[in-house]
Amino acid sequence: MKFPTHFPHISGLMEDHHKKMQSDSCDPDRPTHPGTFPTCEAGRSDHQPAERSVDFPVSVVLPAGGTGERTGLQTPKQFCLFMGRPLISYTIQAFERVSWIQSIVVVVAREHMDLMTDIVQQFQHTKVRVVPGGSTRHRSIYNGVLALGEEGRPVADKPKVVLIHDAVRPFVEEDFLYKIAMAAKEQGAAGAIRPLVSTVIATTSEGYLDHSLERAKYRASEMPQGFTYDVIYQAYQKCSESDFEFGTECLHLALQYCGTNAKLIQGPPTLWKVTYKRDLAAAESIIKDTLSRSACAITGGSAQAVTLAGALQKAVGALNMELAVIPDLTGENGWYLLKDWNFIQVSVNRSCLSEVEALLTDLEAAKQALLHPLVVILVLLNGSDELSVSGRALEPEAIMDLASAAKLRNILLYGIQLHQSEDTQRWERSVSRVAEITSALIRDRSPALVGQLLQA
Ligand SMILES: Nc1ccn([C@@H]2O[C@H](COP(=O)(O)OP(=O)(O)OP(=O)(O)O)[C@@H](O)[C@H]2O)c(=O)n1
Ligand SMILES: O=P(O)(O)OC[C@@H](O)[C@@H](O)[C@@H](O)CO
Repeated sequence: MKFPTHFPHISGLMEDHHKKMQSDSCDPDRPTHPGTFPTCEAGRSDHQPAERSVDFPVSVVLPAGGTGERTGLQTPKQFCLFMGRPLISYTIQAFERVSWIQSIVVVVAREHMDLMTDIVQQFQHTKVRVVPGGSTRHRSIYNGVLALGEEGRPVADKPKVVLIHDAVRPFVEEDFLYKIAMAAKEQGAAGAIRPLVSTVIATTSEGYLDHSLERAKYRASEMPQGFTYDVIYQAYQKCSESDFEFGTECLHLALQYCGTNAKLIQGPPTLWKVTYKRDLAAAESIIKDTLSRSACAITGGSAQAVTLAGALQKAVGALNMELAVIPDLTGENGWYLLKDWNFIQVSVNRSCLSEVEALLTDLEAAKQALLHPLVVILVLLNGSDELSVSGRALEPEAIMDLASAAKLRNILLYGIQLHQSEDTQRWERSVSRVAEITSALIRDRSPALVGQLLQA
């Protein structure tokens, strides 16, 4: 398995990676169940679960030192890009937004230390320390545990509980982390489990069935897992070379070497691990689904714009998207800049882009585009009367130029144009087309269509 020993700066990696992804023809079929997993909202502040209070220090070890051979790709799966951002950054975000987690140790292969440091800087991750991994997952996790208890670090750094979570399991929610952390504090160890999907069988050396396990008696061991620091540290101190080389279960080490019987807690289906190429497509679909559940329409307060936005709200509602309708982003409405990932600027008989330019400036100041590409859609309603129709039409080049500049700031700007009609059916068809185009643009977030003025 060969891949560059030194990655160019993350932006260069993104370009290289995109080329590799094309060459790997990694555009697999879209998964059959996009968005069926209840997932944590990708960082949406209004969906932050109720604040939990944890009165003991908790740290996290994210093993990310593998090569992802089973994906068949050159790029290790934890560094595969989803809308321009590596998978590991999504996992880190899921932990760093939890207020009672004090520190996160990311364990990567030595040759990826620079890349991982770039990612931390590029996406302004906090609480993160990067340490070198080992030749196996257990060795990597142990390096992370040792880093947490490093001599010379302030005692306050040493956690009471360590959460261990594969870096390629990006969909983890605070509620479940809390359950694991509290159970680990009480019991010494705790782990996530899920029902088995397939039956487990034992085979003979000749490749025949030896016996089958009674599936109802067994569970799949997932992540996150939690341990008191002393238990996981002692377990690794005492375990064998064979454990380090071939083991896959930290809970087993706690039982075998510390006599600590882990509390098992059934977790949600979102805890699955990205392992194969198909899992990358499933993960991207879930992330896109999370980002496309709501939008905010800004009307400027004009009666025609409010009417159109109201009709649009109903039409996109039928497409499973919530649409908030506000006149502007001043006062309390400024909250939407930190809450949503999709914005629709409704303009009536306008030939200039001043409202869009103002929105782009507000979005850039809010810095939401750091973690996810934002979508801004200009919905331009042209009146049916002579004067407005004869008014100067919006120059296609104007929106294309603005969109090119916005794309550099990770904001995807699209345009949709429709014409006021006295004919009710014609008008309803137009609104329905605007809703369908809006939903598709928000869902797919395709860079290819930015700057286009689509006709509804
Ligand atoms: N020496 C290793 C091997 C694995 N891992 C990490 O352990 C997690 C779960 O392991 P797995 O899914 O097996 O990842 P890989 O070993 O990369 O996958 P593969 O076996 O397909 O190469 C991953 O986040 C992986 O990066 C690690 O930190 N150090
Ligand atoms: O074996 P892999 O390296 O693919 O993945 C690690 C998994 O075994 C591990 O994450 C859970 O089963 C819980 O221990």
